[in-house]
Amino acid sequence: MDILVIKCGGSIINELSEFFFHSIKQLQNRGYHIVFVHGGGPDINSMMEKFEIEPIFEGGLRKTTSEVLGIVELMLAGRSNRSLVHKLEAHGIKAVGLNGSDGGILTGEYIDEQKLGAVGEIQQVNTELLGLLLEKGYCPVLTPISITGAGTKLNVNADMAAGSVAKALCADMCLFVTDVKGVLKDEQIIERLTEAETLGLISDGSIHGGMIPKVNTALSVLNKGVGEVMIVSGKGHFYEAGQFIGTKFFQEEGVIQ
Ligand SMILES: Nc1ncnc2c1ncn2[C@@H]1O[C@H](COP(=O)(O)OP(=O)(O)O)[C@@H](O)[C@H]1O
Ligand SMILES: CC(=O)N[C@@H](CCC(=O)OP(=O)(O)O)C(=O)O
Repeated sequence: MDILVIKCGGSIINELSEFFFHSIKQLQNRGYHIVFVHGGGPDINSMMEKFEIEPIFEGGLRKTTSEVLGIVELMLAGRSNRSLVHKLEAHGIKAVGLNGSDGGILTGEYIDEQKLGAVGEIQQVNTELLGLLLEKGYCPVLTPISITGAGTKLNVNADMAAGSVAKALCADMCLFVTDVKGVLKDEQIIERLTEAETLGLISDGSIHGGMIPKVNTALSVLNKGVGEVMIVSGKGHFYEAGQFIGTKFFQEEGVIQ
């Protein structure tokens, strides 16, 4: 089975274009089975504002008290997930929305409870349920919320959750859909990036903010059983005439994977 994992960023989830859904349909017609993992950072921030709680990020990860975790789950499972599933269904794409913690799909552990609160990293992905849905032609749509062995929910960065799902499924491809065309330098898209080049762009500040967890995850899934990794835009076509449009990552210069 050709599997594609698509991470849909919170930056774009409420503004996905008709071209985006057209690209998805084309990929399904080409035989890809698709798993979605989504974020929802901006929606979480606006709800926190309503509760008058200031968002705090450490290294790109949201400090998650139990009160914040309630808001994170409310927005990811109750809003972002519902909205993405609804839009997919409206475009004729069969989709089933799930909290990542449902059925133990995403099990995780605390990263640093003292510093970050209920923020986790994925330890294991239960691929059985995902496989059943894919076989029947449904696209699973997952929030990045995971659960510990003891049954505690954890907030996981959605880029990292998508990378873990792609690795566990040995996906043919992992795509990070965001609000820019790919990794940019001087406003120009960089179409191919090696690991060394990417690390250079982080250290010179060309890659910053929310792009950092995305490129780090992209590099971490390369050569871990995932065929191809790209960052693409949800604003236009990201797949047209058999070609993907965006930034593609390579392990080493000159090596075509
Ligand atoms: N070199 C770069 N190229 C493109 N975008 C970058 C770069 N460095 C930082 N960014 C920022 O990263 C943002 C995408 O990350 P983020 O907002 O976290 O998206 P998402 O919600 O899709 O995960 C872009 O909108 C841009 O502001
Ligand atoms: C631990 C952590 O930071 N979790 C993220 C989960 C959502 C996310 O990653 O959404 P984006 O894709 O929009 O960034 C958060 O609370 O914002």
